[in-house]
Amino acid sequence: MNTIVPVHILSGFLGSGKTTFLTQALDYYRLSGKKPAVLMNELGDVNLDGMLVDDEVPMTEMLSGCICCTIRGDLGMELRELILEHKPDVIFVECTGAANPIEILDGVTDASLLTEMELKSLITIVDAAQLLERHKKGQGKTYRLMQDQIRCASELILNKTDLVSAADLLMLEHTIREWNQVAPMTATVKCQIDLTMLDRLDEATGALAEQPAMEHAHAHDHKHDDHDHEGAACTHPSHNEHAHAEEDQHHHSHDHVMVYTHYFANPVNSEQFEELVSKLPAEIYRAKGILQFTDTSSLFLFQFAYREMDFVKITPKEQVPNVAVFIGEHFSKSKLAADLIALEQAVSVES
Ligand SMILES: Nc1nc2c(ncn2[C@@H]2O[C@H](COP(=O)(O)OP(=O)(O)OP(=O)(O)O)[C@@H](O)[C@H]2O)c(=O)[nH]1
Repeated sequence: MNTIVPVHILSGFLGSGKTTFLTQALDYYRLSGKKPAVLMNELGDVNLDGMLVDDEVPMTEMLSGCICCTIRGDLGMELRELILEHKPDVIFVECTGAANPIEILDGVTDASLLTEMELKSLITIVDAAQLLERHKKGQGKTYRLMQDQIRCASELILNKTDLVSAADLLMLEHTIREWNQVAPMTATVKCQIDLTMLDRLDEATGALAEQPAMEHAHAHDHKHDDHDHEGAACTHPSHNEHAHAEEDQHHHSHDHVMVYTHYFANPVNSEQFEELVSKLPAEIYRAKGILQFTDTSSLFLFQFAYREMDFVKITPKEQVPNVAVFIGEHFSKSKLAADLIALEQAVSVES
């Protein structure tokens, strides 16, 4: 008898903590004797988050685009191959932080027509500090994207609560509840949550699309469509009677997101690199990389999210590039490239 593979979509804005949650969830399944698999989507052309996933976990990468638009068509085939080749007990789809989850939800549910899989949850990780900042401004595409990600969720993890005050946390919880009244919500630091929630989700009968959270999200979005197309989460044709008329007005929520990938020709000095990162313009809100420095012997996985830097020592089994990916809105790629090249040159002048 064929078994139906549960699928969970991990959504959340860039740097909110999706990979932090994913690594804990993978460990949880493996400790329970189950085999999880991952489909990871990155905007850049290297999968840096994949470095944090254990080598034994089957993983498919969809790079250089966002599944919710450019490579959505491939999603079904990738999921099918993952299932046929590895026979996992559960699959996580980690979206790029810029993805519109409703479209990925459509992609996964379309794929379940081809292969025996069932979408069990859409878990949105909310970056408390980012949401607070965007909420204060109260507008902008990123704010609307965060709203969409929250509305569509069947589970909400309000993460990075260490970066906001207790009063702001209460306000955020209240605001999120206005957008999504049904998804269970847990406030966390580093996504530490009782992972038995995953058993509950896997065992629930019926696909996620039939659960109240999704009905709520759809109902809200159709109402919303009448007034403001740009902010609507649910503009995909299969959810919309006026598909063709609206297609032209469909703004992919991440049209404005820019990615710059820099492959270093030479290692750079760690302090100079940190200084450059600390002075990045506010428009660059996310960066990550694998870096070899002239003044350290280890390789580092570098993370930069909400202006916080983090360096984790790594020992990859395969050869990895010396690379950094920068993500933001309307920043000058050429200025950034020039600054990074200057760092490389500074080292070669010194030596
Ligand atoms: N201060 C703080 N930092 C956190 C928390 N959770 C995660 N981080 C850090 O935030 C950074 C980004 O976390 P990730 O888990 O990589 O975020 P992501 O959503 O996978 O990022 P993208 O794949 O770029 O969208 C890392 O440096 C984490 O260690 C938290 O609760 N508080």
